[in-house]
Amino acid sequence: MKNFEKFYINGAWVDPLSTARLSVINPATEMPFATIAMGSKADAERAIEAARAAFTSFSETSFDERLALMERILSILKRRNDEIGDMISREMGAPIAMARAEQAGIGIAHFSATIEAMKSFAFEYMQGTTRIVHEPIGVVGMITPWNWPMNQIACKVAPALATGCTMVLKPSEIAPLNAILFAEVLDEAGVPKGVFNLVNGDGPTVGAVLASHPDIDMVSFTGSTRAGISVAQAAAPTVKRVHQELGGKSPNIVLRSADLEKAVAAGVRRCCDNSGQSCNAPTRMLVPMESMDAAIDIAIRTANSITVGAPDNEATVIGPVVSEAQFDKIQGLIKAGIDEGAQLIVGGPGRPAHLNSGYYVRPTVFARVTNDMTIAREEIFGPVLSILGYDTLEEAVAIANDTPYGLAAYIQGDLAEAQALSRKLRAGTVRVNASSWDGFAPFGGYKQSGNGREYGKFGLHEFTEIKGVVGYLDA
Ligand SMILES: NC(=O)c1ccc[n+]([C@@H]2O[C@H](COP(=O)([O-])OP(=O)(O)OC[C@H]3O[C@@H](n4cnc5c(N)ncnc54)[C@H](O)[C@@H]3O)[C@@H](O)[C@H]2O)c1
Repeated sequence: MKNFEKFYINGAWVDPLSTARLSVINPATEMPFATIAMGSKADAERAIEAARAAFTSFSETSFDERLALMERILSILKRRNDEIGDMISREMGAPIAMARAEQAGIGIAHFSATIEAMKSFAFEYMQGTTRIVHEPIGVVGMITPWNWPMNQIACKVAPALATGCTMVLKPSEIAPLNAILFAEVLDEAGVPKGVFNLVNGDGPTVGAVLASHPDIDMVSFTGSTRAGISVAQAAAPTVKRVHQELGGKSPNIVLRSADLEKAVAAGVRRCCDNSGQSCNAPTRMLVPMESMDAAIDIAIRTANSITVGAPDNEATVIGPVVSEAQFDKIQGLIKAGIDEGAQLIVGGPGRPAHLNSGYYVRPTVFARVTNDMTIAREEIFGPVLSILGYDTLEEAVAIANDTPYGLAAYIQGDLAEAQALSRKLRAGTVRVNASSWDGFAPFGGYKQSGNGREYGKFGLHEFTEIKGVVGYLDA
C-alpha cells in the first residue's frame, strides 16, 4: 500500500492538518492500493492563502518567463508520460496502452496547444484610443473529475499558468494520484512557490471552500451537473466567475447519406470508449427508421467485438468502470431500459461471462428507444448505447435537441448536409464523420452542460479579465 498523504502547498510537500484518510481502489481488482489524505477546511484555506500571496508577483511575470515555464513543464510531462498513464490505469481502470497514449498523452497535447495559442493570443491591443488588456483573473479554484483526469487538470492549469493566474487544484478523490505526479512535474519545472497548490479531499469539504472563499476569484469546475449546481450556489455570494463543464447526453445523427456500416460501427465503439465514461460520449444514436434493422445487426456485431478485460492485458479494448457506485448506477439504468420496454439487443445486466470480479460492464445496446425513456434522458456514464429511429431530418433535429444537455453532437454522412445540419444543433461541439480530436477547438456546453469554454485560445480567454484603459492615447 503506497502512501500519498501530503499536499503540495506554497512550493513544498506538507503534512495535512486533517487526520482523515481515504483508500484509492483499483477498479479491476476491487482492492485498495494507496491512501491519500482528505483535506479539511483549514487545509484548503492554507492553500488559498499561498495562492493569494503568490498572485501579485506571478501576475507580473513577463510573457517570455511564462512561456519558458510552460515549455519546461511540457518537456517533463513528456518524460513522465508513461508513469502518469500507468497510474491513471490503476486508479480508474483505463487499458494501459490507451491510458498512456490518450489519458496521459492529452496532458501533453493541452500544454502544447496552449503554448501555441499563447504565442498568437492578443493579450493587449489598441481600439481607437483605448487600450484593451487581458489580465489574469486572479486566484483560481479548480475542481476536477476522475474520468479523463489529466485532460481536465491540464486544460485548466495550462491556460491559468499561461495567463499569470495562481491556483488551488482539488482533483477527484476517486482518481487523485495522477494529480500528485502532475504536481511533481510542476515542482521540477520550477513553478514559483504558491503559484500551483494541490489539496486532496472531497467535494462538500475542500470543493465547497474553493467555491465559496472570497479570496478565490474564479472557480473552474468539471464534473456532474448536480455538483456543478452546488458549486455555483456556493460561489454566488462572492460573485466570482463560475466556469462549469458538466454532463452530456450527446446525439449522433446518422444521415441517409451515410455509409451505415461504418457510421454505426464507429458510433458503437465511440460510445463504449473509456468504458463509456466520457462526458461527450455519443450515447443516443439516431438512425433513419427504415435502417433500424440493419443498424441493429451492425451494432450487435460491433459490441460483441469490443474486448472487455483487465487494464494490463494488451488485448483489452475497455477496462472496468471506475467504482462500485458507478457499476451499480449503470446496472440500475440498464434495468430501467429493460423495464421501460427498450429492445435490449446486446449486452445487458451483470459482468461479462469471463470476468467474475472487478467493476466490468458488458457493452450494451438498446434499440427502438424513444427519447422519453430514462436511458435516453439520463447520463449513464457506462458502455450503454441507445438507438432511436427518425423519419424526417426535422424530427432528428428535434430529438437531438430534446435534452437538458448540450455538450456535443455528432453527424455522420454527406459533408455539405452535415455542415448545414451542424447549425441547427444546440451543442458546444459538433463532430462531423470520423473527425479527430482538436485541442484548439472550443470545448464546453450549451444548456445544462455548463458555461464557458476551454482549450487553446478559448481557455486563455476564460482565465482573464478584460480591462479597458480609456484615454490611453490622446484623442
Ligand atoms: N463537460 C465536461 O468537460 C466534463 C468532462 C468530464 C466529466 N464530466 C462530467 O463529470 C461527471 C463524472 O465525474 P464525477 O463523478 O467525478 O463527478 P462529480 O460531480 O461527482 O465530481 C467532480 C468533482 O467535483 C467534486 N465535488 C463533488 N461535489 C461537490 C460539491 N458539492 N462542491 C464542490 N465540489 C464537489 C468532486 O470531489 C470531484 O472533484 C459526469 O457527469 C461527466 O459528464 C464533464
